[in-house]
Amino acid sequence: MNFSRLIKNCSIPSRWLLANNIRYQSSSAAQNLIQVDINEETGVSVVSLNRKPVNSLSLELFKDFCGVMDDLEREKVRGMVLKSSCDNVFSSGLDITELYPNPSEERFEAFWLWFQESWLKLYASSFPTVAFVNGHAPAGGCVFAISCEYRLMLPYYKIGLNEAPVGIVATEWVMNSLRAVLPGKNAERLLTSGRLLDTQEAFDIGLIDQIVNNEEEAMARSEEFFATFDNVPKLARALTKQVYRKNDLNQLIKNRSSDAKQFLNHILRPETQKIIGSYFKSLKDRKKD
Ligand SMILES: CCCCC/C=C\C/C=C\CC/C=C/CC(=O)SCCNC(=O)CCNC(=O)[C@H](O)C(C)(C)COP(=O)(O)OP(=O)(O)OC[C@H]1O[C@@H](n2cnc3c(N)ncnc32)[C@H](O)[C@@H]1OP(=O)(O)O
Repeated sequence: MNFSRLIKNCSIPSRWLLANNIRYQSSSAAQNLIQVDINEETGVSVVSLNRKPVNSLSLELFKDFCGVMDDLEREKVRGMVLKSSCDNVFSSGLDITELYPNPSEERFEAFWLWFQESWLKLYASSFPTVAFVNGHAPAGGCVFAISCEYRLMLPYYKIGLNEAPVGIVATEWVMNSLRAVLPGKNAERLLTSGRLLDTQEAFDIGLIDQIVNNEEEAMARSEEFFATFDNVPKLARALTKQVYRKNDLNQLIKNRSSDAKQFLNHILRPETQKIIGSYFKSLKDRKKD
């Protein structure tokens, strides 16, 4: 992967992104884990997460997402709307089968590095980004949403970072992305309680920007958001965003391999495996009730 393309013409040196020297290789073209639809008239790209049934985030999905982000940077799209093509779920977060039972070190490290990479590409994208949260967005699903610049959400779904209740501490770059969206005390409360908020609650505290009732409305609101930048030179907009987000980006860029190692150690601890295992079992059992 050519990381220097990631932050084009930007003041964040691309050498920082080369730290792990990982390469993009489309892993799953046949599975079509990400669908991309570019509207030639408006220049807006609609990117749909498409890993049925609940868009759990796997290594292959992260790799494909990074490839798509590279393509959109190359195409110089006017804006991106990120949504789901699964019914009722935006994304159910990290694929728990990547974490349990006892993943191999090699697979987990690759998984985590591509998760980081996806976040870096989304958080630092030169084009404006909207998350259309058209379903539940717990944990890693919420991370995707808060990494975009603007959030629209359908009613009656849940969003939040529910790591703490299952004994897990969200990593610092995730906390930083939340802090960038919510005023400090609300961000801390959301993280420490691990509560999933319904759409109205999420709107009331500012986690999402607008509630929309259907996809048509979401596309119209996205268009309005993108139009606010029509008279701003693209490069100035991109650099302003990237410099504004630079501290958050640097926190991860400087610590990528230690962040991966730290989470590998955490995930492989027998206590953590036990917690994740019983959480996963409870998810499966819920269906039987
Ligand atoms: C828990 C360990 C976390 C370890 C994290 C480590 C570090 C944290 C650091 C950084 C922060 C960012 C990372 C966050 C961590 C995560 O994202 S972990 C994943 C957390 N996700 C959840 O808690 C959501 C779990 N899912 C649900 O609540 C529901 O599935 C849903 C999304 C609300 C949808 O409900 P619905 O009724 O429509 O569907 P089902 O529940 O029947 O699910 C269908 C099918 O899919 C399986 N499944 C659901 N979610 C996941 C998942 N995340 N990974 C793998 N598989 C999943 C579910 O078990 C069903 O399977 P089936 O019974 O075999 O059909």
